[in-house]
Amino acid sequence: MALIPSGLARDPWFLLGLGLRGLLLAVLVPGIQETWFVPFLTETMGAPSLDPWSSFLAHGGDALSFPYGPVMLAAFLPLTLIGWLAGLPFGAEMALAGLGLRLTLLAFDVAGLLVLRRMFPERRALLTLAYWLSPLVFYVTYWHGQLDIVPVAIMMGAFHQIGKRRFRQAGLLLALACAAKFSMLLALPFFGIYLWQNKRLRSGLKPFAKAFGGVAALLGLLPLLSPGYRDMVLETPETAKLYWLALPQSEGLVIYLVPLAFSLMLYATWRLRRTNFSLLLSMTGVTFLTLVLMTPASPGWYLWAFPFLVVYQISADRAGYWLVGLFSVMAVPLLALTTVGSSLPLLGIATPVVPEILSLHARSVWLTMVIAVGCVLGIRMFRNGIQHNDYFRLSRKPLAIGIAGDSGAGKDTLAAALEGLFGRHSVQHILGDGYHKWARGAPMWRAVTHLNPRANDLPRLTENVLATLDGREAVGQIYDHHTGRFSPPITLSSNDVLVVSGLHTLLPPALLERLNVRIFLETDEELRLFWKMRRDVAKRGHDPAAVRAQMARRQPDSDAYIRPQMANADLVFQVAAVNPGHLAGLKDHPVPLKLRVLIRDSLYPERLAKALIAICGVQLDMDMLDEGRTAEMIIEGDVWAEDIGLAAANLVPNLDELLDVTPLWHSNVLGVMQLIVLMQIDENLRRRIAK
Ligand SMILES: Nc1ncnc2c1ncn2[C@@H]1O[C@H](COP(=O)(O)OP(=O)(O)OP(=O)(O)O)[C@@H](O)[C@H]1O
Ligand SMILES: O=C(CO)[C@H](O)[C@H](O)COP(=O)(O)O
Repeated sequence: MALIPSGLARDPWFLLGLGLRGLLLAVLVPGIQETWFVPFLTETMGAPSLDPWSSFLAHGGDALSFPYGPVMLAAFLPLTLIGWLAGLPFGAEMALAGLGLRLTLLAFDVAGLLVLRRMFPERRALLTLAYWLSPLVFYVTYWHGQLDIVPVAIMMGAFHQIGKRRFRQAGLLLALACAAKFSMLLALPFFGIYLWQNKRLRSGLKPFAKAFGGVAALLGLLPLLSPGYRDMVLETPETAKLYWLALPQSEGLVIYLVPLAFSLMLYATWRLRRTNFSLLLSMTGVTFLTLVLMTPASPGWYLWAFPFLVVYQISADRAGYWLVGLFSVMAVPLLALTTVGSSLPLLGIATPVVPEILSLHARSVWLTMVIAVGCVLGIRMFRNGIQHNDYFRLSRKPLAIGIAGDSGAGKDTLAAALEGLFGRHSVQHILGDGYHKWARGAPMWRAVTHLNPRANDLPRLTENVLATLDGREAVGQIYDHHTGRFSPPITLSSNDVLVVSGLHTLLPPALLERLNVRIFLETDEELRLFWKMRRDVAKRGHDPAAVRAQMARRQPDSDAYIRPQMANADLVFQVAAVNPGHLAGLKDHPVPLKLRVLIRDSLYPERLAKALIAICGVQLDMDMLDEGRTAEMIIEGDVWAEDIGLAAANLVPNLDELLDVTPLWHSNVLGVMQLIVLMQIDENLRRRIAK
């Protein structure tokens, strides 16, 4: 019991499943183990050889006895050998070797449960019911006696490791699973796509491939030198089942439907552009399930899909939960009507022949029903995987963030900070200044200011934003603040995240409607003047007096056109200097800031406030305004960028998958703003799922 966590060892459902298993493995002797697996293993122990497959065949063994590679041999030998040796003095070596084999199955069965529990720690109770008490495992492993639980448990170990970003271990375990049973190779391309598509994980591809390649070459390819291995493992009649379902074509040619379905599954996964861990599990699971549904699958094949069905079962809604249960309950009688079971030597009962209780027609109807339930399950798993794939939602439908505010309020600074979060390659930034109607010095600027919507081509800005959101390219231009001229036309492409920053971003209704996150920056006037002066004089070469005069001249338009946009925002950031009186003395030094935030119609403010206080150590006052619709937070205090990152990881559990680069967190107020925008995005994505 030392290997079993104490919580599990006290779980009555686990103990029930364990007791049942113990009973079954003590009293049942599955026919296929007695005919095939045990003779092969005992022959190997009796006449050890470096090439047990050829040696077994040379001694007249049945080629169907052990269609498995060296990993399976290594897995089963220890306990089988102990049983065999213990039984020798009493002439019970075959019986006890068989018991050793079944104890090995139990060990891997427990390992499968433990891996799943580690992968889904928050669903442990449900897992014990869904996995440990499933009739499918009882039937396939303990009554029919298949060995597939071994490669399946190892493969799940590989999934667990990749989820933990342990690439080498994942490659090693997957290679072991494949060397145990070649069919596990079907999972390999999904691992490859997952690692390739996620830029953040791409560096893991090399260690994964190296570990996989090394172990697979040693344990999967080297044995191919043995003619016996080739006969027993490669030419097993099981492989032919993959080509069993075929559509006749002309001149005797056929289209093999299982390989076709497999290729389409790979293509579908590839087309999603980015796959998160949950989708990786769904797509691999649907592929294994498809194999079961489209072939005259051996009972062991059901086990390949089984852990994925369990993962779906514990994360789906009630209907999904019962559907997996129904599939298992329906599949078992179907298998029992077509495959052999166990003998009960202690009671003198021989292995029963396959019962012919139902007519062929009735069995076909049953099979059809099992396939129907399986198909519904496959579709639901596919849909569920896609719905929970943050990246899918981002890449299919870009996420649009709009930032508005007066000149010098900090719009482009925030936009750049958001680019640092998502990575430049994932962001298309559209700057409102590129839509001014005239270049600097044009006579029209004497009549209107830049803050007047009519001085900006807002319909074109809106069209360009909508085009990129719909996946089309648009032509834009940049306003160069050094020269006061426009750049030559530039291409604006669609991307995962679209950031639109400008004076009027929250003004045109058609644009407003398509923005997922609407931000208004209302920087304190004194601070804005300070920042604007510092930037316009130093970076844009303006005269200080002219900047001051321009701000005064623009004030009425600011009140008329800029500030009212605040009403359209989900997030309002009001930034001010902690000591406004000290601004002049700061020159180029950073300004200590405080932040007032208004968060409208969102569910996360309380969680956020707790994390900001507990993890980031800020001073925070929170209040609810507008009859509880708006959360107001006043935040002060220095914050390390690392702490913002820590709070983000805490607040957004799937952060790793949402951001495919290592995010560049800022310190202090800008970092807090990044975190709040991220929370807003997270909530927006969750709402998208719920729709
Ligand atoms: N959160 C912040 N923390 C520190 N400095 C900031 C912050 N926001 C803005 N600034 C300072 O203010 C200056 C103006 O900011 P920024 O260029 O982002 O404003 P803007 O709203 O995009 O202005 P405009 O509309 O005139 O282009 C920046 O050069 C930067 O020095
Ligand atoms: O309001 C502004 C930006 O939002 C600027 O004042 C406007 O773009 C004109 O820039 P410049 O003074 O460099 O010609």
